[in-house]
Amino acid sequence: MAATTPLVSEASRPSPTQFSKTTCVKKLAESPSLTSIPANYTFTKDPQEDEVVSEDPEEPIPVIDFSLLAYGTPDQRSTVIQELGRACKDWGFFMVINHGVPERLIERVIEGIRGFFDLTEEEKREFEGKNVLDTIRCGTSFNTSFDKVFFWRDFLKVIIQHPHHLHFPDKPAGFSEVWLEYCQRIRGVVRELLKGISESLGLEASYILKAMNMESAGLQSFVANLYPPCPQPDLAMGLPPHSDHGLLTVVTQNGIGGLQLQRNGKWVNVHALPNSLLVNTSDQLEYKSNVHRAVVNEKATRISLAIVNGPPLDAIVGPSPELVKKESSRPAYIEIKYKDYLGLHQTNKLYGKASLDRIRISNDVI
Ligand SMILES: O=C(O)CCC(=O)C(=O)O
Ligand SMILES: [Fe+2]
Repeated sequence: MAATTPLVSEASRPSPTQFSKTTCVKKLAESPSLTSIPANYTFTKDPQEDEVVSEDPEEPIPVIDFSLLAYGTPDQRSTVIQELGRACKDWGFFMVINHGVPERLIERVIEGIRGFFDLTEEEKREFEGKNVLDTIRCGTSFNTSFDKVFFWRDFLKVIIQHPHHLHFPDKPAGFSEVWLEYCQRIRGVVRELLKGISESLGLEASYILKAMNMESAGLQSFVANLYPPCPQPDLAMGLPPHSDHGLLTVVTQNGIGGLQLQRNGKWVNVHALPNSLLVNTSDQLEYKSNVHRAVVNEKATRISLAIVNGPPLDAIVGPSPELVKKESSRPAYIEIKYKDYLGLHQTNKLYGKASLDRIRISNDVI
């Protein structure tokens, strides 16, 4: 498979002129004369949303001790499963500690990402990708073919499909193996978490993995984000409020904060515990898929890496019949192939649960 083999048809490709206008925000931020942001980066915050940033949330963000989930006694495991269920239900977010992914590996992964964004414009052009679902694609903002306001963010996205299509950019040299090893480690952690989450729902441990055909396959989207220092951070946005596609997204960063979670009408700053993995529950799990955003700052470049973990592209995802029956409720969403949802998510406006709303079954229809 070629490095940029598209997952969708030629027909949905934007015209090439839509890309030639794209400016990388890193280059813009490096310009010594930049004291204010260009008008097309001014992000108007939704007045309906409570803009209060809670420095001291009433409750701490849940922390899951992975070692107790994977290797603990039956009692320890069952306690962690309860904590996991509560975290998914109340927050849709938790921090994972003692996950076994070496700190040095995470540092190398981030070093490679920094190296990628430091490539020349000419070198990066090879990976520019034209289609939102190209397997390797770098760019700026979210989807410059329709973003009216640009986000203060450059990105590299790599879609890998286990077990066969596992290709990363070959630049900077030597990092594709590091990135792949990291993705494989994260996949292992995610599988254990999904087993725990299945059990927290009163289902057998392998339920989600089996229902999603994830026993030997699965997709990961490697989303590296670079947020350069911004002269007017309050006017710009790194990534607007959104939920992710997939089941669980695992985020790490270069020690600089910026991720915020929406909770009870407030934004909560995520202060990551040292060497923790930050985990969002996403749309295909919809335990409570979490709405989050990335804000920018004036001083330091922030790098984050989000690994989206989803089922294989051809998996059909819909409400679990067992859970619908158990809760004596009605399905709230239509069934949809993951590939189609991924296309919808990447070509829709990135805002709140806009993509999930497109597959929600309205009460009038039932
Ligand atoms: O930069 C972050 O912390 C969040 C990134 C994110 O939400 C995403 O890539 O979907
Ligand atoms: Fe996200």
